[in-house]
Amino acid sequence: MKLIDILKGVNCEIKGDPNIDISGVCYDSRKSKNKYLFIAIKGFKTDGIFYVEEAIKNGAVAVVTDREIKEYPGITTVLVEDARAAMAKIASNFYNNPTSKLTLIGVTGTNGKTSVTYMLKAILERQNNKVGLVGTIQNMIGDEVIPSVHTTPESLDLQELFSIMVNKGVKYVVMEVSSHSLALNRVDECEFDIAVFTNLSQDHLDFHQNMEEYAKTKGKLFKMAKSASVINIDDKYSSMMIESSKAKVLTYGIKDFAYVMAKDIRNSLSGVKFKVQIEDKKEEISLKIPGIFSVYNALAAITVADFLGISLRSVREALSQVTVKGRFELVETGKDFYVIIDYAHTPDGIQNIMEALKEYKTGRKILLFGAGGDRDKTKRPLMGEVAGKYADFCILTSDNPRSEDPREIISQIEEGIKKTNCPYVVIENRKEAISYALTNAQKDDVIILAGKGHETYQIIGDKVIHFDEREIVKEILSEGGNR
Ligand SMILES: CC(=O)N[C@H]1[C@@H](OP(=O)(O)OP(=O)(O)OC[C@H]2O[C@@H](n3ccc(=O)[nH]c3=O)[C@H](O)[C@@H]2O)O[C@H](CO)[C@@H](O)[C@@H]1O[C@H](C)C(=O)N[C@@H](C)C(=O)N[C@H](CCC(=O)O)C(=O)O
Ligand SMILES: Nc1ncnc2c1ncn2[C@@H]1O[C@H](COP(=O)(O)OP(=O)(O)OP(=O)(O)O)[C@@H](O)[C@H]1O
Ligand SMILES: N[C@H](CCC[C@H](N)C(=O)O)C(=O)O
Ligand SMILES: [Mg+2]
Repeated sequence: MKLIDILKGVNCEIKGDPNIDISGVCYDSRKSKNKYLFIAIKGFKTDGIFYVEEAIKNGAVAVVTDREIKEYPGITTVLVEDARAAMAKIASNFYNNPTSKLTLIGVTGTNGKTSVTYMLKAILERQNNKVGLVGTIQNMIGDEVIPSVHTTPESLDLQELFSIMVNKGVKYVVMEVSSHSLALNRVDECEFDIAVFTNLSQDHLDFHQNMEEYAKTKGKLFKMAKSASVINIDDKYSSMMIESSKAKVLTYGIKDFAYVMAKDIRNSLSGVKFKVQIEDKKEEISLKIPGIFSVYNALAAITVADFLGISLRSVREALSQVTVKGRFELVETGKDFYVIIDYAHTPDGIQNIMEALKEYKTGRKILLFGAGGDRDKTKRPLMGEVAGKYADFCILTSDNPRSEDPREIISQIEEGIKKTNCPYVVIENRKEAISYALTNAQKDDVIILAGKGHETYQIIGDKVIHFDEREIVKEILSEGGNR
């Protein structure tokens, strides 16, 4: 593809031959190859501009930067306003604007994105569609799994994935849209048909200055969606998303009047049932994932399905089978107590899984959790406090400490739990903490392993070790980890 065609719609100053042939595009010099275009991006840790010469050595023949660089013989340099924003346009051009050939549904919010996308994929597949999915756990093209590094990939990777999906006959794509991606131009140039708002609560305040800025960032998605904005009217930030919406607004909720509402909610450890009402239409819905939060997630998916003209009967059948790895996942132990693996890693997430267990009175609720390192520090005491309010016993341990001191992270959580009367222990090593939970479990207890969910790794420092809590539970129990 000619460079000039790749740069269509990009305001830039070109020095050198604009008609050179480009065989590929990269933003990592280590991935540069013969006749590549290298995009130099200033990052949080380093700056792509330091790697221009490496990219050229690896074969790049053109370089995009947002700051002047020296001239290199035979190399075309392209000066743009903002390299990240330019990359999104370049990516869309290079991969032939694939989202114009898809029905693209973007789901954003602090919690529920993964769950809603899995529900939507099941509903759309029941209509015999080939569905693409982009998200935290994995990316999917129908049943084909492509490992995901990010919840929402960089624009170049995202547009490439979309183009593969189009070539494989995908018609609908459901994707999680993280606030990082909206702030870092990852989803610029994506033609969203429908945008879904789940909720907004504290997370990522290491990245966003405050909740207002976090909300404003999320609001960008609703400015982009062309056909419909599906919004949780019960969330206190719903009005901001409605104000940002360009398209038709469809509301869902439980507390107040909404276009799509849930009535007669019956919750249990094995799932939740409710009646959904859309104007004069009603249907009994049954979900395998319990909790009011699951009802909200299902209402979001049902609202999208209704907008797409899919019958409630078909929606009911699809939703009844949906499970999501690491979201309220019951682990078979063969013992007289329960073990649940869940991905709750925010104060609101913890509150919601514990609320889902509120009616469960038979045994104790033992909550084991930590908090991610190099993430929002201010949520840690709040997580401790909400955990202490709901659990009968807490075990504070590590999640993914990353570059932080695990004991420091735990002590910040402790600040919150100390405000409650909840008894707790601190066991920094997560495997030892799980062993402690299982060894001390009593009949009918519910042990919740929270924060890692689907993750099969633990990030300590710059090391990533294999860590699958399902395997660890089975291993401990098989070694007699309980009577
Ligand atoms: C905060 C953040 O989002 N950081 C992302 C960012 O890293 P960065 O800006 O630090 O990049 P950098 O290391 O400074 O490098 C700058 C540039 O130099 C280039 N480079 C670097 C080295 C080299 O030898 N050659 C070279 O060309 C890099 O390719 C990059 O373009 O760009 C990197 C390359 O794309 C991402 O991998 C990285 O994600 C990090 C790993 C991350 O943890 N991101 C998380 C916070 C994230 O994005 N999370 C959201 C939400 C999660 C959720 O709530 O579910 C997500 O969507 O996943
Ligand atoms: N609608 C919801 N409201 C609050 N908490 C929820 C909701 N849905 C799920 N949760 C809780 O949050 C956890 C994460 O859910 P999910 O993975 O669907 O969210 P997400 O938005 O994709 O998260 P992330 O931003 O990390 O990708 C779940 O394990 C559950 O504990
Ligand atoms: N166990 C993870 C959960 C959060 C992952 C994701 N929401 C992010 O912020 O990257 C952690 O905190 O390390
Ligand atoms: Mg997710």
